[in-house]
Amino acid sequence: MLIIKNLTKRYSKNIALDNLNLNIKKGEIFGFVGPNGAGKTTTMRIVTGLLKADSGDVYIDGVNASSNQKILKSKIGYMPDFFGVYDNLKAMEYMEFYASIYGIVGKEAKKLCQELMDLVQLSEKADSYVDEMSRGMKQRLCLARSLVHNPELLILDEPASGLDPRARYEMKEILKELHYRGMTILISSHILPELAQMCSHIGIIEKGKMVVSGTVDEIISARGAARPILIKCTDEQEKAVEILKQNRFTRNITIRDNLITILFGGDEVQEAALLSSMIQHGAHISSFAREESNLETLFLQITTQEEQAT
Ligand SMILES: Nc1ncnc2c1ncn2[C@@H]1O[C@H](COP(=O)(O)OP(=O)(O)OP(=O)(O)O)[C@@H](O)[C@H]1O
Repeated sequence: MLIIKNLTKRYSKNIALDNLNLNIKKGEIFGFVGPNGAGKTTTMRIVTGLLKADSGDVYIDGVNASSNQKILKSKIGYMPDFFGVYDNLKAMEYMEFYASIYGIVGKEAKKLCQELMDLVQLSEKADSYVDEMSRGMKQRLCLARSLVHNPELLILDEPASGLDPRARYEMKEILKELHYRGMTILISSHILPELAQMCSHIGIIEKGKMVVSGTVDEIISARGAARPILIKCTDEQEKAVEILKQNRFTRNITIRDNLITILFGGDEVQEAALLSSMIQHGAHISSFAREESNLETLFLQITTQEEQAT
């Protein structure tokens, strides 16, 4: 559905996108995650045709988007991170105004806007002025607005930012419903666990490059080897540390109180051998286990590793 090939964009000397590649298949809900300034908004603005790339290509359903802006606009719905709402309009007037931009007017517009307001659970607010609505309601109205032309691909830039937990939950439920109806969705956030709950696929972007992408399980297993081992000793901690220092698979030994954390490059057999040699050496070990996969730490690990590598 959406293929991005070697996309590069500079703002004077600052490189915002550095040969970025991305592939989203029809029906996927793709979470685009990265720290502030990673290049998410720049990517989305290029895909929607609002910004021009320096080089690289964007294909929507196999059609090169830069040579066919009209098809691009009909297939994509975009909800930007800053929403321009018209405060002196009522919610339904606002929706009908957007429908009219796409040539949908009269009864047809009323019916469509009513359906979309139902979808985003704002029917009761149809006659409310936009400036009287909460931030969460305005976000949902913006989402409804981006759906008026029945796009195939929905692009959402940080749709949950600034929302309280309840409003975030409501937004998530609406997106799940759209996904269930078959819509392809690209959604950005700088919070990985939030996206992981609802996305079929995740791509992590750092400094304009795609660092890793795939299903959440694929990302976790690809990076699983980086999960540290946590070792607790009741006493004789130095004896454990002596052995750890000699072990060729052990890196980055850190000690805090009675907890030793190591990165271990060996397999399970080598892991078991390490444990038994520490015990034989007289270390009193009460626990020895790989840290549970935690998406937040994984995200920090992936982005920090890239930082260290550059
Ligand atoms: N109009 C602009 N002029 C100059 N530099 C810009 C402009 N827009 C973005 N940048 C820079 O390009 C880089 C990527 O920015 P972008 O807004 O795409 O990141 P982002 O991942 O969306 O960040 P955030 O999560 O903070 O919204 C950043 O270094 C940013 O400072």
